[in-house]
Amino acid sequence: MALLEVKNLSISFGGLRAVDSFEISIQKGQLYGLIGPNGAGKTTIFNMLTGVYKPDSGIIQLDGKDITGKKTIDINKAGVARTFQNIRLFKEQSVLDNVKVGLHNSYPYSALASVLRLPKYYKAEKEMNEKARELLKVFGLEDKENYLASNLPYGAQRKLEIARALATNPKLLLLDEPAAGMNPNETKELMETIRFVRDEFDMTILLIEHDMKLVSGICEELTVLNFGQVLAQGKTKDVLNDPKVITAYLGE
Ligand SMILES: Nc1ncnc2c1ncn2[C@@H]1O[C@H](COP(=O)(O)OP(=O)(O)OP(=O)(O)O)[C@@H](O)[C@H]1O
Repeated sequence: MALLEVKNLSISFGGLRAVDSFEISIQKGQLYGLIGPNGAGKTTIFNMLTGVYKPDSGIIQLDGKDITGKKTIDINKAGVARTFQNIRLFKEQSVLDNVKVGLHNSYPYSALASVLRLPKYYKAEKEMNEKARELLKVFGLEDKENYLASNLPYGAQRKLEIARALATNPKLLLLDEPAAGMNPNETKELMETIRFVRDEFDMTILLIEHDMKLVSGICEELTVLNFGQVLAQGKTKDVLNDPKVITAYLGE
């Protein structure tokens, strides 16, 4: 059974059919790329997968469970986490606190426990700090835990956003243009990080990306979207050599 199974997914904005009968099937542990020209509908698909937009039609199944049209928070609890095209960190909070935000689903304590500083609160806080530090270590950010997120270099902010997404303990990680704004060295390091996350966390990853070096370097399979429709789908090498793809996208 596929970890993510999407069938016949469509959405229109006014007269524009932004996504038309989209289908994808992603196996557990796969590193999968979603590519296509600007405005093809890629982020709109992420927004439907994460409950930001309700699709007009179609079915989204995660690990056999129907998550179509559910609220973002419930989809996150079901196991979908994402990062954004424009980094969305809590910029005036510490690096450690940014990761801890992602952990709150797993360590619930009541507001009362927090206000009264009950033992439950201290226990949860201690465990969250440990877990957050473990995650920061994975991304080489362990000595920056007290920095304000806004003071990290750009590449490190991207890593922190991935760490925060992983803190929610997802089954599926969606990365929206993770290499956007990065220099070639940062992109190279990011590719290694993404591969590492997949291997270390046994994670399934779907990423949107324009950087073809990254796409061909780490994605095992690709879906190419054009004007809201699937243009090609399959093994990365086959897709990138498909004349349709070269004409419509890569050759532009
Ligand atoms: N909330 C909305 N209201 C109206 N139109 C929208 C909305 N969201 C997206 N669209 C339109 O849907 C189409 C697909 O946009 P989308 O952002 O998904 O493309 P994309 O493939 O992610 O592009 P890019 O690579 O530039 O990020 C575009 O024509 C866009 O203007």
